[in-house]
Amino acid sequence: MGNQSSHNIPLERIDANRWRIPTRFNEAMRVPGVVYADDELIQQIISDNALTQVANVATLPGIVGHSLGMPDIHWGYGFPVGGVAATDARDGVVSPGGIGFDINCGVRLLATDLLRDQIKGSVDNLADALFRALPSGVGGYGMRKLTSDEMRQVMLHGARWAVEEGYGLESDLEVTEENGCLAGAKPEAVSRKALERGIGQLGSLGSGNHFAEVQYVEHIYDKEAAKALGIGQIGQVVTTIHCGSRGFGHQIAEDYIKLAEAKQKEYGYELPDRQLACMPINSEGGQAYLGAMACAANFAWANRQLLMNGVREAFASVFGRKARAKDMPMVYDVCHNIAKIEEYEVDGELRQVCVHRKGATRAFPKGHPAIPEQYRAVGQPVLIPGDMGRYSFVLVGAQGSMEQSFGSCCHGAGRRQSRTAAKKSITSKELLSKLEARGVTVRVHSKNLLPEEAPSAYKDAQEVVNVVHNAGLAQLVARLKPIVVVKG
Ligand SMILES: Nc1nc2c(ncn2[C@@H]2O[C@H](COP(=O)(O)O)[C@@H](O)[C@H]2O)c(=O)[nH]1
Ligand SMILES: [Mn+2]
Ligand SMILES: [Mn+2]
Repeated sequence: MGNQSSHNIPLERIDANRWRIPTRFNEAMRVPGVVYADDELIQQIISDNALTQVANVATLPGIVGHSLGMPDIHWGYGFPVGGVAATDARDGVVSPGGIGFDINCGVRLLATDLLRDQIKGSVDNLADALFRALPSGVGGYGMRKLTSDEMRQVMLHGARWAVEEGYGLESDLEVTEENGCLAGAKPEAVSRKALERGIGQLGSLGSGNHFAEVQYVEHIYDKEAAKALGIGQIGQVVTTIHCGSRGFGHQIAEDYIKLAEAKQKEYGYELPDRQLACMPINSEGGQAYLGAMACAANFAWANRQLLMNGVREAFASVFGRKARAKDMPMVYDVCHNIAKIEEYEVDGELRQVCVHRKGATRAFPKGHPAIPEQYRAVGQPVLIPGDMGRYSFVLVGAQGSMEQSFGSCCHGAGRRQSRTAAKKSITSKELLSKLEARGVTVRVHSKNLLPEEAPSAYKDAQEVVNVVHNAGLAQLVARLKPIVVVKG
């Protein structure tokens, strides 16, 4: 296996949206792989070689069920981006590469009471105000430089710390996954280097794929759910924020990947790819990683809380009114790079598992106790950015996710071109004029990175969300179109 081409993998068709990689492909696979894709997407996935990574993940000690690939899957570090794997919480492993470098990268959606026509004359002002309000760029500083004690509070309390400091409202926490704070944070498991990288970056977007985007509701698939989520009006203006834990989470990932690599021999693991390096969940290293990962997850939630406050202030400055929650209520915040201990039925038995979601979104169905009460009758909001030119989507989790995919679904459109290929295919200038022609106003910090983010570099998000909808993992609620994109 290792890094061999996906073309050699014997794929078995399960149905119109699912494909199986049987364990006979390689005797080291402990469970089969299952990949979600239609006929079109599976061809893109095969040519990307990500299927090999789905098979590699299936060799992890303690993996249960299936090694899963969502339709937005593409090549990643060890695990594919768009991959989901659950390991037994008692005797399985946690793999830092299975969470990714941007721990708790995630998406937050805010509604407004404005309609597209009402902001037409103010789009440039709004774009400028947002660009000023949201610090961006590789390694850039954030809105708030923390003291060491404040950094500790952020690691322990996440978005709650930010709300208590005046960035947003208590009600924002109710509509944040885990209420914006993952339990089990261990600041003592975080390196000095990670602290140094994070302490000046709270309240910053970062670069490249991270963005804030003003959009409008262009199509509604499910009126009842859209209404419950507060996005029930065609033409309604909303804003999406996509970013994560910045250099802080990146350093934590680096530190623990290094530790895991150094310990593979000691644990007696022989994995097909060194990037899968992992540690028993119930080992000193595994527990330290999960504690440090929670610190990064909490930093990311505080980060998006500050950024959202900046978005509310920017709207208020342009539209001349107070940024009250009534005017810009938060819809939801989901993470898509994380490991969580959750309970599922596996082979007829209820088991605690460590769900690795790497470029995958939690998608709990209606009635689940982890969903905020106001959404419990419709399901957990699932926020799927597409690309900066075409569209993005809002879905709600569906029952199939509990039965098939450890409560998970896709996280975006997913790349169809590598960054290098995307850079070769279009210039920044060409891209900006194409976006302008489509009516999308762009403000960008790192212009040279823009071609990597061209819509043509991503799969068609409509095809991706159709697959998860048709497979029963989540249900389509609304389609959003971009008006203003602020890119890092
Ligand atoms: N609406 C927009 N979507 C975008 C943009 N840039 C990227 N994307 C989508 O986000 C997902 C998630 O990215 P990841 O880096 O966390 O894997 C990605 O797959 C794209 O579909 C944008 O500017 N606007
Ligand atoms: Mn990210
Ligand atoms: Mn992300």
